[in-house]
Amino acid sequence: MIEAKIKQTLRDVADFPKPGIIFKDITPVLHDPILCAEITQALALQLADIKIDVVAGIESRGFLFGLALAQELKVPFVPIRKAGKLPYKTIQQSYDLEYGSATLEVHEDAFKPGQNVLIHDDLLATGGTVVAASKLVNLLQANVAAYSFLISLDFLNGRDRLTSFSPNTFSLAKF
Ligand SMILES: O=P(O)(O)OC[C@H]1O[C@H](OP(=O)(O)OP(=O)(O)O)[C@H](O)[C@@H]1O
Ligand SMILES: Nc1ncnc2[nH]cnc12
Repeated sequence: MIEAKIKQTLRDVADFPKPGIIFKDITPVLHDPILCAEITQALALQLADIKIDVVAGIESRGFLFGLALAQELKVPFVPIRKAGKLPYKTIQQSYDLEYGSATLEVHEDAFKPGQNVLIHDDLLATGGTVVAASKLVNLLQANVAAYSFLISLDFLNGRDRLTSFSPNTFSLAKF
């Protein structure tokens, strides 16, 4: 089962990047090409009944499986990046996450009005990051069709913050 495989392969690192945080390190997962292929297929399978026009992945770990998922679904990929990285005209949104704060940006022509956007990231913690990404999607008059994650830290209740944007939140490994 994919959930057990991901949980067995992940590495917990205590007190990174701040004391008290148990960091879920996905680099051992990336080291296993068969598991990576299984993850990409499992992410796509969860979304089989949902209309998706574009996958948006969040810098940086959301890029790793985000592009693979877009390829699997045969739809375009849009990078949502940390401030100051995108070269063309952008819109911005600031947010707090489990261990800090940051600003996300997307190109102002990244989504067309009415498009159905799947937001992908490696991990859902407090939900601050994907709420900011969702606001960017809505600012460009597109819809959040669903969220997909490899991992969710459900004890932090990030899912509750997402229901006002989309009822569809999927994760492969729940803690
Ligand atoms: O649900 P939240 O509390 O918002 O936290 C989740 C976010 O935190 C991590 O990203 P980070 O900002 O550490 O960036 P990285 O992907 O570049 O490592 C992770 O990849 C998610 O994007
Ligand atoms: N505990 C955690 N491990 C890895 N990435 C994270 N992003 C936010 N919280 C995290």
